[in-house]
Amino acid sequence: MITADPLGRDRVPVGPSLSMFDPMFAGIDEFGEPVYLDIVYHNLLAGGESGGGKSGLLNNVACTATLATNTRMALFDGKLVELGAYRDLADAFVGPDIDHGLSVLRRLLTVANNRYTWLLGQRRRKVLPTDDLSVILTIIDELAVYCTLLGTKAQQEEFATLLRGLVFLGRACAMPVVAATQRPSWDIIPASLRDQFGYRAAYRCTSRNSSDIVLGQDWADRGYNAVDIPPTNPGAALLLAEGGLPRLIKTAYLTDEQIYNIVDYAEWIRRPTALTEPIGIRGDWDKAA
Ligand SMILES: Nc1ncnc2c1ncn2[C@@H]1O[C@H](COP(=O)(O)OP(=O)(O)OP(=O)(O)O)[C@@H](O)[C@H]1O
Repeated sequence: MITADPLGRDRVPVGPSLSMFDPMFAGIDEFGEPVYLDIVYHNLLAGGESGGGKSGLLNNVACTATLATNTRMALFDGKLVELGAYRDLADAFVGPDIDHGLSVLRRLLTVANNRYTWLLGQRRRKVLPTDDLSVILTIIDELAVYCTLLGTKAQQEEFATLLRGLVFLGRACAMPVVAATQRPSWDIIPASLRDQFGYRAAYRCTSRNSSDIVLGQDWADRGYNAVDIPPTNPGAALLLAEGGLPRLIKTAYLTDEQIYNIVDYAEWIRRPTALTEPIGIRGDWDKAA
C-alpha cells in the first residue's frame, strides 16, 4: 500500500537516469555508425556559418545533461531562445548581460579551483564518476556575443580570459565547457582557446581559414575542409576528436517540440523526492564549493 510521507517516500522511483560520464550519442558518421562523445573529459567547440546545424549539437548535449540528474548547468545564450528551453533546469542562465556572464564565470572558476584543492587532498588528478560530485556543464551559444559585442573591451577581454581558464581547468574536474560560434575568427577563438577543446566540430564554413580555426591549423590542406560541406546538408560537420582524424558526421537533430518534451520529462525526474538530502545536510554544490 502507498502511504503519504512528508519526505516523498510514497513516490515510485523513476528508472535510472543518464549520467554525463556515459558516452553521449551525437549522430552518425558517413558509414552510418553511431558517434558518441565523452563530453566530461574533453570540452566541445562547434563553429560554422549560420544554419549549419551547431544548435542541433548543443541541444543534444543540453538534453542529455537535463536527463542526467548528476549534472548541473550554467547556460550562456545572448539570444535567449537557443538555450531558453533549459533555463528552469539550469543553475545559471545568462542572457545578453556581460556583468552577469562575468560573475557566473568567476563563480565557476572558484568551484573549479576548490575541486582541485579537494583532488590534491585525495592524491588524484581528476574527478571520477564515483566521487559523488555533480558534473557542472557550461554551454555558451555564440561566443562572439560575449567576446566581441556586449560590454566594454576590458569586459570582453576578461570574459575571454576567464573562459580560457575554465576550459583549461574544467576537463579534469568534471566541469566541461561546450561552446559554439557562427564566426570562427582568431579574435573569438584564438589557438590558445581552441586547443583546449578536445572535441571540435566544424559545420559548413565560408572559408578554409574559418574551417582551420575550428579544427586546427592545416587540416584544410590535408583535405578536411568544412567549406566542402554543401549548404543543402545542415547538421553535417567534420568532427575532430583528440589525436584522431576529422570524421564527417551528421548530427542527431531534435525538433523544438521534442526538446520541450524532454525538458518537461527532465523537470519531472528532477523534482524533489525522497532521494533529495534532507534540509541541513550539505548538498554537493556546497561540497564542491
Ligand atoms: N542534423 C540535422 N538534420 C536535419 N536538419 C537539420 C540538422 N541540423 C540542422 N538542421 C536544419 O537546419 C536548420 C538550422 O540549424 P541550426 O539552427 O542548428 O543551425 P545553427 O548553425 O545553429 O545556426 P545559427 O548559428 O544561426 O544558430 C534547422 O532549423 C533545421 O531545419
